[in-house]
Amino acid sequence: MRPVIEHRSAVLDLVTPVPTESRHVLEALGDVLAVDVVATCTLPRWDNSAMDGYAVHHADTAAAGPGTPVTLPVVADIAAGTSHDTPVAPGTAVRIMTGAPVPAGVDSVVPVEHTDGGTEHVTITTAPVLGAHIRRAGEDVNPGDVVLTAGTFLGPAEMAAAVSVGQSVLTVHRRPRAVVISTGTELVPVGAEPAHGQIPDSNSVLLAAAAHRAGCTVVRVGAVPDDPAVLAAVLEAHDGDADLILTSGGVSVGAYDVVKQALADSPGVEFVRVAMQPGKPQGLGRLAGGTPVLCLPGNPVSAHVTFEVFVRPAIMRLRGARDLDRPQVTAVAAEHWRTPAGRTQLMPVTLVQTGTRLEAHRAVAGGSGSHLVAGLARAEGLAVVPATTEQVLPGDRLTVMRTTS
Ligand SMILES: Nc1nc2c(c(=O)[nH]1)N[C@H]1C(S)=C(S)[C@@H](COP(=O)(O)OP(=O)(O)OC[C@H]3O[C@@H](n4cnc5c(N)ncnc54)[C@H](O)[C@@H]3O)O[C@H]1N2
Ligand code: MOO
Repeated sequence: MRPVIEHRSAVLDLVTPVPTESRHVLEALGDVLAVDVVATCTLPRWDNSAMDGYAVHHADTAAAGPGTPVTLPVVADIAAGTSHDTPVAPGTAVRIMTGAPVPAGVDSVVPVEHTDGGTEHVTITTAPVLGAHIRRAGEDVNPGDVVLTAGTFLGPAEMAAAVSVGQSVLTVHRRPRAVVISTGTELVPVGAEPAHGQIPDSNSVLLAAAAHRAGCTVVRVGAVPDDPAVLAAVLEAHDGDADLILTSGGVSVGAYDVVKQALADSPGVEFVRVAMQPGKPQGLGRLAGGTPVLCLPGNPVSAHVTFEVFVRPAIMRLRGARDLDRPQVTAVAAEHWRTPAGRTQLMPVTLVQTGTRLEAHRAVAGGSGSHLVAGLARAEGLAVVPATTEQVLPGDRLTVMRTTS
């Protein structure tokens, strides 16, 4: 059996980042930046006041105190959005608002609370420290500084940073196109009443939603029956068009394992057994037209787990993201369970914070079965138990991949 890490590399080797395009920053939330954002200006753009108050020459006010007030004439009033372009002479002050440019000459700002708030003359009762309350040009960014690096997800703060340095059109990777196909003659479409022996096709819903959440544009084909010719035709229809095709089911050793049968003559596709539980049977490769295909097992927990461990990182690579992996936390096992020898176990868990202790509980009490689809909905993460471990004991430290966003 192939180790998880080795299979992950083989999956990642199938994909490269999708092409880039220009996107207005207002449309770019959640996109991945493809080119660094480099500043051509300073931030702050100019020295500006951090307080509503009075800009002064420090030397004029150094002696100010409650018993020794200093009064200066106010020669200008600078609101944010305006500027005062002539140097301020010694022995005078300007009223200034937060964010307004500090004019030449003055070197300190006295907050209005330390004055009488006058508009013709101002009386200052507390001496400022030299340079007080001035936000200096370039304190944040200088021309040539890399503000955002390629591979970064554009969230609210990243969008604000780009706008602040004057970049309103960004180069991002377009969204990858994923096609999701589930297989199995037992499957009925969403909303249809299953007869005995039939079940709703939950995997195409799960995988389409997961791919969408990971940033793909998704075509959910739905369920294809266990007929290799039908499946081969569906695969061919999307080959060359999609960036990634996902199938579920039909990859183990059953008599009707349709994915294996449909791809049996595809030289670019192989079926392997990965040393993990759940998720052992996996298919991967390229279709004749070059489209990467990942064939996941049909058990719903297996489909979920292997989406998280293999497919999501591949989607992140397609998207050009720098970080391919989910955040991981360390949690303490709250209970005992057995794990299969020689296979990495990925146990769906809920996480409970008790004081400083983060506890991992199995999402389904007593269960690690790959059919426990409803229990999966409770899971907040997957505890990764190494292949060398045979049982988890209460109090054991576990690495947990968080899967809830
Ligand atoms: N003799 C063996 N049998 C099985 C082995 C094995 O090594 N030897 N491996 C088991 C493991 S592990 C897994 S995982 C499954 C994988 O099987 P397939 O990928 O071929 O999946 P199916 O047989 O098509 O389905 C398995 C299971 O999942 C249900 N299913 C399938 N598709 C969906 C869907 N779209 N929505 C909801 N549920 C779905 C299906 O009804 C089955 O119950 O094989 C084991 N067997
Ligand atoms: O590997 Mo299967 O995915 O254990 O249920």
